[in-house]
Amino acid sequence: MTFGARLYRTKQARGPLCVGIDPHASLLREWGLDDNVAGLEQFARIAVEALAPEASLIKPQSAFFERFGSRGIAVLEQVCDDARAAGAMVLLDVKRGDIGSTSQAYADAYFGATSTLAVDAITVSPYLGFGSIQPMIDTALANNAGLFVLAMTSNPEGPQFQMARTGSGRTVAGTVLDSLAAANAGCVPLGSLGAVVGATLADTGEDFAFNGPILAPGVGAQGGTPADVRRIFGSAASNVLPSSSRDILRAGPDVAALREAARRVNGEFAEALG
Ligand SMILES: O=c1ccn([C@@H]2O[C@H](COP(=O)(O)O)[C@@H](O)[C@H]2O)c(=O)[nH]1
Repeated sequence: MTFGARLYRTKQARGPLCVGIDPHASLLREWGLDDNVAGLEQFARIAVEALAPEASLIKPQSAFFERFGSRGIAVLEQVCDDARAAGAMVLLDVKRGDIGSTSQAYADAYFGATSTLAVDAITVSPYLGFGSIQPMIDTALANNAGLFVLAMTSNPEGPQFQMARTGSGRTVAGTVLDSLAAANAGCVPLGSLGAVVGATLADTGEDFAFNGPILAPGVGAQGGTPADVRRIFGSAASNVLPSSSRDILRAGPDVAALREAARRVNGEFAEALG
């Protein structure tokens, strides 16, 4: 089954929430853990135990694991395996993007038959040109995996580039959405190529009907609310996966409290997005 179809089905069963696993040094301290590999391992184990049976998508942020070198990557591999075993789909937030030949190596790292870090999807940057991510698109689709392509990010610096106008008058981000619409055309119930669009944005004037999933980071700690997501995405709101990391993780390290926080946010968004 394609990534888009699996995500559609999982979202119907579990609700729209994506929970980020971002082991910030400050969160490790708040959880009473040391900022070292043992602390990282304990944090990750508790987060996965609490959240992976609950959320549709688990989104580990690679940077917080890379911080600890190869031993951190080993913990990340375990997170991905354990979260998938608990029924969640795993989106690795690594924001990959490079020239085409290097993009192929990234694709092999996450979707290849011999990958030790196999995931359901990764985040990618199209800002070396949309065509540069084609090897990642081809390899993801061939392996029933997916991509979430940065379009309009949640950080305040994003619009300077992403909302700039091209020669045709279209925004740069709008051209990303157009390329996704072309690639997802005809896919039922949903294409496997998603977009990243922040839940923090002012009105964009964009149409998000590109027949793919929309990851909306920026919920909670960055200020995005269910009302914002409804306002930003309009009739495409049913394809949105709101993503929250710190706001939910702050409920830890108690497993029941973490799970309850995720349930509450999931319920709020399910009600708002329909
Ligand atoms: O536009 C984007 C793309 C990715 N992110 C990532 O999502 C989480 C947000 O964490 P919070 O604690 O919920 O703020 C983090 O890993 C970012 O790198 C994003 O925020 N915006």
